[in-house]
Amino acid sequence: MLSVEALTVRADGVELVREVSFGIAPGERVGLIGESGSGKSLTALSLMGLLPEGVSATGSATLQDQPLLGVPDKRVKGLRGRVVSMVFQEPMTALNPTMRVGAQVSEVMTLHGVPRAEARERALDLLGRVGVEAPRAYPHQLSGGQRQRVMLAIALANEPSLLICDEPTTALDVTVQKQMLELIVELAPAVLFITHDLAVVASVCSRVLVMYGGRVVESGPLREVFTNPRHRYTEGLLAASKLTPRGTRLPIIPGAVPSRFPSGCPFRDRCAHASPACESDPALTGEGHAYACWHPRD
Ligand SMILES: Nc1ncnc2c1ncn2[C@@H]1O[C@H](COP(=O)(O)OP(=O)(O)OP(=O)(O)O)[C@@H](O)[C@H]1O
Repeated sequence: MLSVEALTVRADGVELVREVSFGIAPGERVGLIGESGSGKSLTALSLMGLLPEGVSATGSATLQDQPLLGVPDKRVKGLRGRVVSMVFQEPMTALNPTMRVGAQVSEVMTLHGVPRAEARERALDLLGRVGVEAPRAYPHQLSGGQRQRVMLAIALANEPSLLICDEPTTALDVTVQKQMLELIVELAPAVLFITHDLAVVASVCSRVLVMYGGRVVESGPLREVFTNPRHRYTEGLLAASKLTPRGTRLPIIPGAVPSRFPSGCPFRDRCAHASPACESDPALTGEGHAYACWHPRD
């Protein structure tokens, strides 16, 4: 559905993203991980037609056979929000502080031609689905987590085929983060999920791309990449993450909520609870494990 070929992003003749190629199938959730400055955001912004001034992209990117690169601004604007949309880390800067959140959700629909009354009704429904029961609130009256839910509602309002998430939960506390990730999994169509948090990737994605120095250095099914990393950089990322090495004994927290994994626990063979039970038995589920299968280091 999304096909990116040899995407290269330059500023002042310097290549910031180099020859990046990947695809996303309908319904697929793909993680894009890598250290700060590796080119994740620029990759996403290229697909959205939102590169900063002085930065340009070459290569090709098509979404449902519609080109996203090298097309006139007006055409990209028509696709943005309707075919592909994005949720950013900081909702306060993306929301209009002077407008009620319900009106902000319906506005993105009317901008794409939905009649006002229908847009209002759909906005209420969508806000309800993301758990925001205050459509007449202004952004500053909501918590950070609620504002991010409003952003998700705005991003999904025109039923895009692809949702790009750039660190959408980094600023949220763990419980709120978990709820937000569950909503993304439940409501979004296909997802490109950018983060440097491997545990978050594990809870959302079934496939992962690893970027380093502007290139994709490794990619594959989540479980394969995380349990058998081929690139030294990926090994380093795993070692530095909260994932524990094979065989570490985990604290057991009785009564914790069972995990939800898109393609089975990706760390089963690193995990002391190396049995299917660790995915289904609440009594065996550690706190971190409960949502992301990350095993706290004791
Ligand atoms: N407007 C710009 N002009 C010049 N260089 C830029 C610009 N924006 C980003 N860069 C550079 O491009 C590289 C990739 O940046 P990018 O924001 O894509 O990284 P990232 O992987 O998303 O990092 P982070 O996780 O910190 O958001 C970095 O070296 C950054 O300094």
